[in-house]
Amino acid sequence: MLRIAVPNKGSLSGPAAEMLHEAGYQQRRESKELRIVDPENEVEFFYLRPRDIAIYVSSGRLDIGITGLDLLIDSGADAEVILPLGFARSTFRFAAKPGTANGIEDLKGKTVATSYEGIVEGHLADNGIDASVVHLDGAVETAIELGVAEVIADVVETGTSLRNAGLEVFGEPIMKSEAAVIRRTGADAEDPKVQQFLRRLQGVLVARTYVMMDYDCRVEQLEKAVALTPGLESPTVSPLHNEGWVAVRAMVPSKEAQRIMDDLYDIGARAILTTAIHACRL
Ligand SMILES: Nc1ncnc2c1ncn2[C@@H]1O[C@H](COP(=O)(O)OP(=O)(O)OP(=O)(O)O)[C@@H](O)[C@H]1O
Ligand SMILES: O=P(O)(O)OC[C@H]1O[C@H](OP(=O)(O)OP(=O)(O)O)[C@H](O)[C@@H]1O
Ligand SMILES: [Mg+2]
Repeated sequence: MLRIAVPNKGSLSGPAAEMLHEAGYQQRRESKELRIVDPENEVEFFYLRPRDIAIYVSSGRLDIGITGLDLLIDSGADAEVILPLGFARSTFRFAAKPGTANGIEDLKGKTVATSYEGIVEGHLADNGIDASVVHLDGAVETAIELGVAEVIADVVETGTSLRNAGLEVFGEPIMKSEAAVIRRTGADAEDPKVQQFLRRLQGVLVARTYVMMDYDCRVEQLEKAVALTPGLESPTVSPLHNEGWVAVRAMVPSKEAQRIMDDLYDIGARAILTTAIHACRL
């Protein structure tokens, strides 16, 4: 049975459960459940604090886990990313009152409040900056107003929380993060159960980013049309009953679907349809 750690709370938990559900796995019905077994898929899910997941996975007691790259780095645990998942995307940055700091050099002798002191202390050390770090559990943006620190280092997504606190980012981004599947460093890369789990999640990622496109076009236009819709390997081309016409089918990135439909129409393609992909194995 594959043992998988999943986030029980916070920004990662909803999207992670949704992705696992789309991949065909049973998920808990109640937010208080700490562990469920999905016997059909031979998987056991452990609902843990996102911050603790890398530690459990690095201990080897759980095979894999879903967590944020920033939480993995912050923990210092001996685990590595095996599949980035594309949700909970954020940047980790320094921020302060406008006009009080411009770059990392300005942190010398200051106090930085953060929930991620592993990342911050590592970054300060790499840059040879001597500053103190104070750990706070959350709502870090308030630390400056209340005099606990002159600078904060925190997760930034839209920047709304910083704006609301009257703060501005400064310096280079410390790191970019997103949710990812992790495993213990050096664990068996070929484990068929892990490989099957990853293929299922990859199927969800592809189904989310691609649509299937079908259209008819004249044989003379086929090469131009196929250049617009090269597909993942090569598009399917089938003859139509009307001589001189073919039907083409190819996967295209959903973000580009409308532009591709316009371009196909302009070169004479007709009956252009897109349909959602619900699941796939590439
Ligand atoms: N607003 C956000 N947008 C995108 N990702 C975020 C956001 N806030 C946190 N994250 C990401 O979520 C993960 C942190 O999850 P965690 O559950 O510890 O914190 P949280 O979502 O802030 O929840 P809470 O603070 O309520 O415990 C990190 O990988 C972080 O980058
Ligand atoms: O740039 P934004 O879109 O505003 O998102 C970033 C904010 O979201 C998270 O806070 P959360 O709501 O989890 O509260 P917390 O600070 O208590 O963790 C994070 O810690 C930032 O404060
Ligand atoms: Mg938070």
